[in-house]
Amino acid sequence: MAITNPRKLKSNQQEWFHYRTGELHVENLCLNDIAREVPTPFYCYSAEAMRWAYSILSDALSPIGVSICFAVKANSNIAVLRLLSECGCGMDIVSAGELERALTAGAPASQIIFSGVGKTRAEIARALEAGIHQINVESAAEIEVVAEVARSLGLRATIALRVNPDVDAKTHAKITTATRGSKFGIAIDDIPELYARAAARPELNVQGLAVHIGSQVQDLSPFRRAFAAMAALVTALREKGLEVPRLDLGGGIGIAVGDNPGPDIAEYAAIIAETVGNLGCHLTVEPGRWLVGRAGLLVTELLYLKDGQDGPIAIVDAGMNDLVRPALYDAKHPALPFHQAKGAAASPRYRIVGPICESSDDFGAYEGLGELKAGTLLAFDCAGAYGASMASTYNSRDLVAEILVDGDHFRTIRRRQSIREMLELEDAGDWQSGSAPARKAAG
Ligand SMILES: Cc1ncc(COP(=O)(O)O)c(C=O)c1O
Ligand SMILES: N[C@@H](CCCC[NH3+])C(=O)O
Repeated sequence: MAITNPRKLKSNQQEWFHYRTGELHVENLCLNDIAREVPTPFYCYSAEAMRWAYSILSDALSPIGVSICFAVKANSNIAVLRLLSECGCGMDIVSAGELERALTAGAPASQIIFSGVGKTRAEIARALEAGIHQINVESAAEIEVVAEVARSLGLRATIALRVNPDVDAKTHAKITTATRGSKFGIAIDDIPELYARAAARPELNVQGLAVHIGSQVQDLSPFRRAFAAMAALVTALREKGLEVPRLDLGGGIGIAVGDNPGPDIAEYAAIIAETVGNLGCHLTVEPGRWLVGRAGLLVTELLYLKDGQDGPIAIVDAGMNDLVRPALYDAKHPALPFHQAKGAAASPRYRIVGPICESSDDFGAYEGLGELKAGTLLAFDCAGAYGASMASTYNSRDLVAEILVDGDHFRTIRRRQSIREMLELEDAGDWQSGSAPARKAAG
């Protein structure tokens, strides 16, 4: 069976986000009831959708011995991290801040991988002291720094080298990470020499290789090419007498959005088994979007309608500071009306835009939403990944609340610092004396 849509219950095919008597529901709750309690805009997540996505991936990958580490950057909310950690999921972090979040959420340090191209000495030290599973190192210079920091702490750093295999993930250029010239990873041809050098250092425990080709990958063939290249590299390293016990295959598996059916998880698992399944390596993947992307909505209210050159423009209260993906990657997040309207298909084509003073604050053109008017509530779909975690306070707007629905209940899982609170902090800094060199006395 093709498994493409992490939003159906196994038993009764009910969707997590669905219409009941014409009204949009999240699990067992009507979104209208939530919106009466929580001011818009807000993110709304389904706990069951996240648990379900984890179970689908884990059911497909654990029989072939693959561990899962959630890419925290996709959704760093502590409640979300705790939920996934309770499912047995490890964490893939890219900063000391994400490390603190993962540990606070209860993730064991032994299940944490540290990725990222620009780790600071302080971040590396914190990760080593916490005793995390592995640091994925991305350059020759970083190998040196990790070794120095480990020596200074009297510790041995467990590392993997991140490989750039020069494979095009066939996704948006801005989320492609493994083509030649990318800032990520170490060119595959440079790996054998660097691996041997690193393995000879007493401060380093070199455990293997990592790769991550890009994000929202729909066509699975780039994964096959990248993983096959990794298998050949593992074999070549072993032929030189080097040990390669671990292989981290990165994240990137895409989700279904709109009419696009999304990749098939069973096929993804088969590609892993066929390419790297027989190497005897401990395998890990680092999905972010697949675990949470379809589990979240961004709820917004229509503020104003105005006539545009190509039809009506609907101005909503959510903007690119809340959900930057349309502005950054031309991403289209389907819009779900709170009320299913009769004859909606014949309704006008609206361009939906946010309130931010940027022309790129534009969610795109939408059809079939019914007649919109001021006060209409809508939800942007597939906003659980890289939504709240990429939000900013641009235009001095508060960061919006995040709500988690679990069955019949919901709770606010992040009501973030308001602009008023930030103002108090910003205003509190004292002047310090500088250390400018003293001027020579004249004469
Ligand atoms: C190193 C690494 N691992 C994992 C991920 C997660 O990617 P995705 O959310 O597409 O699964 C990313 C982000 O692209 C990444 O840079
Ligand atoms: N932020 C991107 C994904 C890139 C993830 C980090 N490498 C998105 O929203 O699609």
